[in-house]
Amino acid sequence: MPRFAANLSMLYNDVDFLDRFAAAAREGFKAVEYLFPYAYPAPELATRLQANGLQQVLFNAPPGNWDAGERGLACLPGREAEFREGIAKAIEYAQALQCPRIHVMAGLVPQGADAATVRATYIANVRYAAEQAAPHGIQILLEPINGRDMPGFFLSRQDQAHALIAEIGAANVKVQMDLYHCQIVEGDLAMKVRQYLPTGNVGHFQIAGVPERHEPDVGEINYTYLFKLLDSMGYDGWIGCEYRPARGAAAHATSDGLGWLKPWL
Ligand SMILES: O=C(O)[C@@H](O)C(=O)CO
Ligand SMILES: [Mg+2]
Repeated sequence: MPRFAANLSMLYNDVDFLDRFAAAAREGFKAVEYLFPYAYPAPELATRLQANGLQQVLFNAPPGNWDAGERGLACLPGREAEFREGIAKAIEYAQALQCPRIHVMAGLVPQGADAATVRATYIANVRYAAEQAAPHGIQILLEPINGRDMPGFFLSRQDQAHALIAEIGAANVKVQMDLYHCQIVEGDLAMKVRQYLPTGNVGHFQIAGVPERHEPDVGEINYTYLFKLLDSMGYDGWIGCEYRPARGAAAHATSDGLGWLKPWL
């Protein structure tokens, strides 16, 4: 049976970040994920998790200067020292939050950069992150992201991610298969799940409706079919609910849109 994690970066935006833990738990979630923990001391976040009986299942490594438009450092030649500092910080947080997965965002390909150098930088950086994370039992996740939301993002396709994993050659590197991005870039979702889940290299799923990135029951994807497929294939990992409620940050917008989840809790 798929298990669902509330993405606190997108859900419950009608309350302050630290209050989103309790809001998710009240709704029956047993796990949370979010983009970045770094604005808060790890013990504060750990307290929120514990007080609400929640597991932290995923967060992202520092992405560079997010406000300036950066979306990860892994593929950026010349930024290796900063990348390594970010990995150390992410592992520290992961240990404090007992979080078994860190998403390492690939980054935007620098204009005019040599493609082979960018790829080699990415592989070396992810390999480094994997080596650092492995002794702590932490997985490093790579997420293909669609180019409409993030133009120029280095990693956009599932086959690209799986080929890179084969080349990186570390057992703790997995794909974060976000079905929202996958539908936009390549479609054929059920066949992609059938192809990649049995490889053992999918470490996490995320979902949202397409194209608006609202609730999974809004839009062109039949998630009921896909959840049953995942169930029939024995997937018992986490599925991150990474969508923007259709009613935005209005009071109770997340709760009002959670009807789709009830049969799966
Ligand atoms: O899909 C996404 O946007 C996220 O999972 C992420 O980590 C980067 O924004
Ligand atoms: Mg995602």
